[in-house]
Amino acid sequence: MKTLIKDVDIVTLDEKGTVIRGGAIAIDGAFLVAVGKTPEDFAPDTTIDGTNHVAVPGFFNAHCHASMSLVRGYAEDLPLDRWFNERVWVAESALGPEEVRVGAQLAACEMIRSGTVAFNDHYFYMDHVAEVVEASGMRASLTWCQFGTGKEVGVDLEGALAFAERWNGKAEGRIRAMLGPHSPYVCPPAFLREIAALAKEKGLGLHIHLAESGEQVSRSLATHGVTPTRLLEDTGVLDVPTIAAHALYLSDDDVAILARRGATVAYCPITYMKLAMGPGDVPRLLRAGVSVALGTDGPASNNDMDMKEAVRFLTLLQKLACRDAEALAGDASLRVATQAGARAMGFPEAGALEAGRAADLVLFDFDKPHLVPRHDLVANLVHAAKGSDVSHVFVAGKLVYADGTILTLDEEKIRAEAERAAFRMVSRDLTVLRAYTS
Ligand SMILES: CSC[C@H]1O[C@@H](n2cnc3c(O)ncnc32)[C@H](O)[C@@H]1O
Ligand SMILES: [Zn+2]
Repeated sequence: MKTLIKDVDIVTLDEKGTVIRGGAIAIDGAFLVAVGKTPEDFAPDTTIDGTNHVAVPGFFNAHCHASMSLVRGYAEDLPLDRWFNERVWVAESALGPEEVRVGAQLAACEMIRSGTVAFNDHYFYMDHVAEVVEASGMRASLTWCQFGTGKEVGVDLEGALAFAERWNGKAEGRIRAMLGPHSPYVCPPAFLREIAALAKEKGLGLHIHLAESGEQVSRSLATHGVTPTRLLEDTGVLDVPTIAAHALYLSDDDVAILARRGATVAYCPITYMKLAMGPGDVPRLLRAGVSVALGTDGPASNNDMDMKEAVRFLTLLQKLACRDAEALAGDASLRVATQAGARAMGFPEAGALEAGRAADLVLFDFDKPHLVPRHDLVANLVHAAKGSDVSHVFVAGKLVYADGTILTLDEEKIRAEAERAAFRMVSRDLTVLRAYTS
């Protein structure tokens, strides 16, 4: 299938940061064959008029729990520990495989509509999530979360590995799989050692939560004599490509470890503001050579999965926290939201619009009052555009969203099923709560 997008403005995010006005994008199969001028002998099957539209690489959501969309709005105005103990873990005790499937479908609809082409998911019953990814046309990197305490949900480590081996490279290569220890504060060190050794042996990466609060760091120092980041290094976790979600509380030594070991930090600004966790310091990480990608986290702490909104919050939060208006200047946060995530999730061919790269791209409809004038397309994208301005989404060359319609999933049916599944979950949760209080 060959597609031509003509007369479109293009924010390429190539090495030079090239911006093209009124150019063309030629797609052949899953790849871009030209960006800028149409090749002379290119005979497209479909042509899209890109007038008043801006093309940009699709977003890679580097940390989320898609199925937690069913918990959206159910754990409000609480700090991290109470958010977990009093609401999220209670609600999740009523989540089964069917809820995980519907929750992932709902999240996929939301992500596609707002320009996300891929997500890095950490949850349970992951075969159901993988099936949703396959059907949706998206890319994903998937891990079956492991607590390592003998009280697993769904599967033990052997099962999580079997899941990874079942799905890695599936869906025409759109799915990658990793192993997912929950965190160094939940998983005992012996388990971290075991899962890291297994990941190394099988050539898999790891996805883990890290250093979300100062208290987690103090407890790690008291219990293990080292910071959580040093514990990951000591147990071999950082011997394999690792995506560490959050990593907000880091010593200089921790930052140096993450840089030296090539780990990626998945930064989720909306969770940090909502649960009052603190802003971290993204420029400090980037200066030290740590790769930083962007995530929404789960919809129980965000409450949406709109990466465009996360791009703006990332930029504004870091400018404020660093008291530096030049922090994350220009297209820096767009790169964090696209190519850094693509690399970390195992899709290095995506994340920039250049001939030879993956055809993972999004068109924003700029024919809107809040996107006029067009002095600076990048600034309009970072600060003014909304996820709802996305008009078209291509993943691996396939059009999955056009002008308000998701072409791969039945959104209306999914919304109705999600409402029912969430209601079931809440009813069961009330039973659980009654049992707790009687
Ligand atoms: C990794 S999903 C499994 C487990 O983790 C909980 N969870 C969701 N978001 C976070 C987070 O940012 N830090 C730590 N734990 C998280 C989720 O509710 C599930 O129970
Ligand atoms: Zn998380």
